[in-house]
Amino acid sequence: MKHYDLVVLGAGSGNMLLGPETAHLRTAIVEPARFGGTCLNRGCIPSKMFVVAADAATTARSAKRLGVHATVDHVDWKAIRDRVFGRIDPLHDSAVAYRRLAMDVYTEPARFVSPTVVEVGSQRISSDSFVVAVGARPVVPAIPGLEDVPFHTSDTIMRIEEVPESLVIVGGGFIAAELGYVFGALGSSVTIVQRGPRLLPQEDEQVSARFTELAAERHRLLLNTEVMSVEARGHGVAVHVAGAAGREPGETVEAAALLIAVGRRPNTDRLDAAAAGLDLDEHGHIVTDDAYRTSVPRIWSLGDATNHFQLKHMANAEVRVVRHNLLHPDDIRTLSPRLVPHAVFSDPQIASVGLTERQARERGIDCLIGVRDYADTAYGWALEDTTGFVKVLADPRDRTLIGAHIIGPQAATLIQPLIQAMTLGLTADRIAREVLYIHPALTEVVEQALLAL
Ligand SMILES: Cc1cc2nc3c(=O)[nH]c(=O)nc-3n(C[C@H](O)[C@H](O)[C@H](O)COP(=O)(O)OP(=O)(O)OC[C@H]3O[C@@H](n4cnc5c(N)ncnc54)[C@H](O)[C@@H]3O)c2cc1C
Ligand SMILES: NC(=O)c1ccc[n+]([C@@H]2O[C@H](COP(=O)([O-])OP(=O)(O)OC[C@H]3O[C@@H](n4cnc5c(N)ncnc54)[C@H](O)[C@@H]3O)[C@@H](O)[C@H]2O)c1
Repeated sequence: MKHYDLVVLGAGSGNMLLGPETAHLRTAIVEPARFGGTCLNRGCIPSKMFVVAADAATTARSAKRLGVHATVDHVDWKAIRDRVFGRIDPLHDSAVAYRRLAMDVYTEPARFVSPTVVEVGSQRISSDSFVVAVGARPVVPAIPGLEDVPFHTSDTIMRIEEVPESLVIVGGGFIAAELGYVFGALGSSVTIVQRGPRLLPQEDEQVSARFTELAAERHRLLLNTEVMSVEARGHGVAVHVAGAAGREPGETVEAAALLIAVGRRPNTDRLDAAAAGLDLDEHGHIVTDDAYRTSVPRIWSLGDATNHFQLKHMANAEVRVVRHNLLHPDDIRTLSPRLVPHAVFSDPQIASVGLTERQARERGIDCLIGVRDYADTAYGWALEDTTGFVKVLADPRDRTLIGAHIIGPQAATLIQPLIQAMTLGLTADRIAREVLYIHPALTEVVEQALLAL
């Protein structure tokens, strides 16, 4: 049996762990699918490349509010898709070839046999240390009939042959918000079936209410609605739903395509984690401490396999910590994810960090709240924006920021100085008054929200 110093399971974020610092170790990496994992091949990166194309179409269609009359003549989906994946797909082969120069690469899924041995296809390999970075996959809910109809998840829909004339999306979270926007802007008639009363329910309520209101202007939203069953109809699907207030139970929505986007679950169920003695939580995540040590000595875990955030910037930070800890066992670093920001790249964009207003109240914090509309600032006028806003929350005891939520153009970029300020523990007054904000940039809306506290 071949023996290594370090074996990494999963070449998504796990691939980034290996570099010059680990070159002195006998290493191997196991990846049954594509190097780069979810983010590169079927997640963050392709989805944002499609979002930019959707933004171009949306900008053209909405330019008449500025006095510029434009129309979208034609969306060449295949050209967009091939541009996106023409850039992404070659990276797998080059990554494999590059890794093979320095280490063994295994291309079948790994399963633990014991805390020091994994089975990869017909081989067994042993290692002093393992890093488990096997990621997550889309949840496929137990909807009657689903197994008998063609359906997509985020893994497949970005590679389809044509934009479906109509699309039903089950789920109202990140993926529904982003890919619903993409396919809507590029030509589909989109229906979103969400079991709760709002889209993006994890956002601050004011933000998610505004987003739901705006999404309802371009998609058909079936809120508080359950999918009862699905069946094939013509070249597409018929989705039977029930439960929405004010509508008859038994309504059927027909569409050319179906996208299931109800969350993601860790791939740990396919790893025989028990054979290694790894503790899992009730959602199947590998339990680690703040240093990313699992319950088994010399087995580490990172990314979607272990954290609940399921965000790439979190996995990236974890890679740095795990790499350091592997190499410096006498100087263990930790990562306490006190502040994990996120953004939703839809139209409008959303970005958020820290507590929502409801979470602050649940913790007994009678927080100060500053809200400013984009429309109150010069650049907001230039954009003719009427719906975006910045909301900041501060602790009344010391006026430090405890939450920030933005909905509107460039929200994901605008929030960054607030993330910095919160991470560094600055008071709202310091970032509002001791910093100059470039006039008349959109950042003035952040300044104004802070001054409103
Ligand atoms: C559509 C979509 C859009 C997203 N957009 C964003 C975004 O804009 N911003 C953001 O921060 N996050 C985004 N995410 C989330 C982000 O992609 C993930 O958080 C991130 O990819 C997690 O990295 P990871 O390394 O933990 O897992 P992965 O990247 O999934 O890598 C895990 C790897 O392990 C391999 N593997 C699985 N089982 C085994 C096994 N038994 N043995 C060996 N290898 C195995 C898999 O094949 C995979 O390549 C998005 C996700 C999706 C689905
Ligand atoms: N911009 C980003 O950072 C980004 C983008 C896409 C995905 N992601 C990651 O991928 C994860 C998965 O995204 P997602 O959109 O699949 O999940 P999600 O957890 O964001 O949302 C799932 C939604 O589906 C609803 N739902 C669950 N079961 C349902 C059912 N049977 N019928 C109707 N609605 C149902 C839930 O109420 C929830 O609102 C995200 O949590 C996020 O971590 C991140």
